[in-house]
Amino acid sequence: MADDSSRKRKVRGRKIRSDRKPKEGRRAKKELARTASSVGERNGDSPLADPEAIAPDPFVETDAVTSLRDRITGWLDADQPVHLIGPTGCGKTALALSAAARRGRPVVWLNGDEAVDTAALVGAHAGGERYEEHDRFVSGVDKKTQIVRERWVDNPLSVAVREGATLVYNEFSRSDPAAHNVLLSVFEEGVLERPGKRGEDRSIDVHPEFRAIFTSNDVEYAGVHEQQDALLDRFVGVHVEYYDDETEREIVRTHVDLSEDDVETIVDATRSLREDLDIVVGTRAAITAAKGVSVFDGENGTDDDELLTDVFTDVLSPKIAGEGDGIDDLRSKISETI
Ligand SMILES: Nc1ncnc2c1ncn2[C@@H]1O[C@H](COP(=O)(O)OP(=O)(O)OP(=O)(O)O)[C@@H](O)[C@H]1O
Repeated sequence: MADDSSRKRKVRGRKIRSDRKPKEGRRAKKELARTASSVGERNGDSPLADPEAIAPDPFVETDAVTSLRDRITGWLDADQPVHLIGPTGCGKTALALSAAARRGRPVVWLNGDEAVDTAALVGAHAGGERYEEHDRFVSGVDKKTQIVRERWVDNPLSVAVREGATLVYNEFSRSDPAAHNVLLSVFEEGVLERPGKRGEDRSIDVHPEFRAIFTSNDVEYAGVHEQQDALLDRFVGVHVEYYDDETEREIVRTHVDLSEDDVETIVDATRSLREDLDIVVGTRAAITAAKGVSVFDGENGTDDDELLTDVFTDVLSPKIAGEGDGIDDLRSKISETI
């Protein structure tokens, strides 16, 4: 294994771990931040997460990674919403969270899906709040009045624009475009309208520090829900591709405790499969394959072509599940490539 000090690349967090506990602790913390965010959506608690807690860890910072992240933070400084577009598992979410964390502002995390509508973004009435008023003005007489007040619960977008948070809206193209109409006035006029809310505070002025990063899978972005042009017109798009081989190796190394040679073999195989197969083979697949090799490691490690073929078949087969002879085909193509 190469000496750590020989590596030029910067890695935030710990590199290779033999003891997984600290990493799990950090992961749990990050999971907690995300959970807090989604629980907040449901309970009316704050969906704001601490930028430190949401920062991806470990996070590899090679030239390729930092130049992309600088582009994102640069556009955010220029007060432009950024749309990260790229294939599955290429590192969009990690980049978005890292850029958001660097701003040092609270982060609001939102996941796009069919169920996201305007209320899920801005908030809704959450039933009535009942309380009693007692009037004892006349001695010996207690006059009770029951008052029912409507309770409004803000959802993540309202909280983010009011508090000047960085909104990270993951897989935003999975949501119904109609839900995003409220975003137009946010970016155009600096005002968020809260449909359904009555009274003077129906709209919120957008805090000057509010920023937004959107991510989309390139295939879904083109296909599933076409978002309105007026909205996309206000974004800048940063297209993300798979990283160079050195960055991918560094990423795999930080996630899995394996020798340099094994990591190199796995990343090389991943990159060849990406070329040869019709399915998407992302960096996540390389990390999962490395985990598989570290568990099933036979006598010869990654020199064992059969072991590598088995591992990659398991990693990639969910993408072709249920397609007839698909698995056999997949295995033989993987075997040929390896
Ligand atoms: N710079 C990095 N440092 C460390 N790990 C990284 C880095 N970039 C990506 N990864 C890891 O690679 C895997 C894929 O990254 P990520 O989840 O960000 O991809 P994605 O493009 O958002 O995927 P999807 O489209 O499926 O949501 C994750 O396990 C992530 O932790």
